Amino acid sequence: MGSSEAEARIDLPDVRPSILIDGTALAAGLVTRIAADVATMVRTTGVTPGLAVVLVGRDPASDIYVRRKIAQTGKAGMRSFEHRLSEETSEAELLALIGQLNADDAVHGILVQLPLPAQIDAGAVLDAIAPAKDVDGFHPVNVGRLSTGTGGLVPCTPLGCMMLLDTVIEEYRGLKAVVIGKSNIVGKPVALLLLERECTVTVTHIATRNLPDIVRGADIVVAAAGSPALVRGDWIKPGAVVIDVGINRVPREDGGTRIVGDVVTAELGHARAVTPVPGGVGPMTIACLLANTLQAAGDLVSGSRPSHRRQAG
Ligand SMILES: Nc1nc(=O)c2c([nH]1)NC[C@@H]1CN(c3ccc(C(=O)N[C@@H](CCC(=O)O)C(=O)O)cc3)C=[N+]21
Ligand SMILES: [Mg+2]
Repeated sequence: MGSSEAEARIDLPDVRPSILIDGTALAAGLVTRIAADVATMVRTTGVTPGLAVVLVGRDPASDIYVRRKIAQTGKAGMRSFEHRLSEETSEAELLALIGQLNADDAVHGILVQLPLPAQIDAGAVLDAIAPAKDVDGFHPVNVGRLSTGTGGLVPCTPLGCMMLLDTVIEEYRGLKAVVIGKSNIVGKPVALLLLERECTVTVTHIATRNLPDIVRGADIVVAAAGSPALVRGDWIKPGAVVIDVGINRVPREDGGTRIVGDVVTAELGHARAVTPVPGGVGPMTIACLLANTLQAAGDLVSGSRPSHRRQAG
């Protein structure tokens, strides 16, 4: 079995070693720039951007992410309002809290950490968040704005993916992009952002046939399948840029766990650039949440229509 698998691998030409795109450093730089803009907003308008983070239940991973988000808000000089609700919270109770946060002038961004417990309809909750405060960009109004390219709040992980790509790609026009995964939070929105830049976009998913062959044609690969070590070196065209969105917790030999992506980065020496996991998309997701909170605060303070995002960088 091992030998036939080895034979299936194509021979790859020896090209220059790939760049590892440092998401941690890029995110830190973005947070620093956001902090400067927050300071300006406080000085000129007296308003401090505020982010409400709602966590229902006790999922340990969610707990870690929420703590990271709150720590970064502080770093950027924003206020955060943490709402921790019990695992048994009803949908009506959560909707009542959303209503309060929608009406609260100190709150410019609302994030309800997903997944939610089974008794709560996540769609109903996302629909209840005021679109102008929807810093996750999951509300149907923001989804619609993204699909028509008319501003609004863009989901954080796709935005972070584009900023990581922007560090190595100057001209997207005509590039072939393959997105692996069709989720509402990553696959679909990142495909729309790539389409907006006039890439030729293919969205693949669990039922896609000949996935490796499709990926082999790509100049840009965004792997958001949530499947550890799915994407192998021989799937990747020499010189392609690979964004690894996967956050997969896998067992370690010593009994602990570690985080791996969807991509076997060690096999990608022939790629132009790759994002690591950890230290790639994850930190950018959090930095983009702060960027969205600042954008929401700015739009709410000026009373303007949802603004078009300025170019990253
Ligand atoms: N409403 C909502 N919005 C979200 O944006 C949202 C969510 N729900 N539910 C869960 C997912 C997951 N997510 C991550 C954020 C940061 C890292 C992150 O910082 N990762 C680090 C460390 C990974 C680790 O060590 O755990 C890294 O990749 O370097 C990961 C995952 C946001 N999510
Ligand atoms: Mg990462």
